[in-house]
Amino acid sequence: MTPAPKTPPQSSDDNGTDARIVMSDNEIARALRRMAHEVLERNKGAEGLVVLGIPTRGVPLARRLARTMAEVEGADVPVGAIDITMYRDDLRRRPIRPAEKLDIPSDGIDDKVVVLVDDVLYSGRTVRAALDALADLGRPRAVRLAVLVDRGHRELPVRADHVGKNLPTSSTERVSVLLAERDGTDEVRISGGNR
Ligand SMILES: O=P(O)(O)OC[C@H]1O[C@H](OP(=O)(O)OP(=O)(O)O)[C@H](O)[C@@H]1O
Ligand SMILES: O=c1cc[nH]c(=O)[nH]1
Repeated sequence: MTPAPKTPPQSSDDNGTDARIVMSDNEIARALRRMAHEVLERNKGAEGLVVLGIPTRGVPLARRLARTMAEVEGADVPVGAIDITMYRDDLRRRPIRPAEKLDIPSDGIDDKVVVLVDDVLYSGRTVRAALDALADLGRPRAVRLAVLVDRGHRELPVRADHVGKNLPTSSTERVSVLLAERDGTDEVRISGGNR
């Protein structure tokens, strides 16, 4: 008997349209573990690292990455969040959101290796804003970028150093990262477009 064709798991996104799950909870966990090891490998350990999440979902991801690195190294890895609200280049086009909480480790970022963490990398404009926000906070020795999903379509010369998953997308699609800390579940979905 011919086996039934495999269909990808379906779910419904926030707008009620069809969405396809592209990363499960296990895949997210595995990707974050690999990224944590990559960061440690490149930095030759956890010395001097500061992990900063970009709101919204970059923050819980940063905490997970830092926790894994701390477990691997048996040392504290400072973690926090960076507020980019006032640094966005589309401030006039977006509804003003309340400023996010700035939460920088007490040692600051001067001469540290800052690992910026976000859930999705798309145009690169959010990362550009984060780099400007960082520059107002101090002078890191280096800045690295870790993203769970790189979906392409860059509008600025921005490249991630550590990527959980490279996901080819059309520009009309939407990638949604759900995380247990905010959404009650871990999942990456893609929706919209003409697939
Ligand atoms: O590379 P870009 O084109 O800037 O897109 C990526 C950003 O877009 C999303 O954030 P969004 O502004 O939707 O806010 P959110 O994180 O609060 O959902 C995502 O979380 C990234 O931060
Ligand atoms: O698909 C997209 C594009 C920008 N930001 C997201 O979180 N998803």
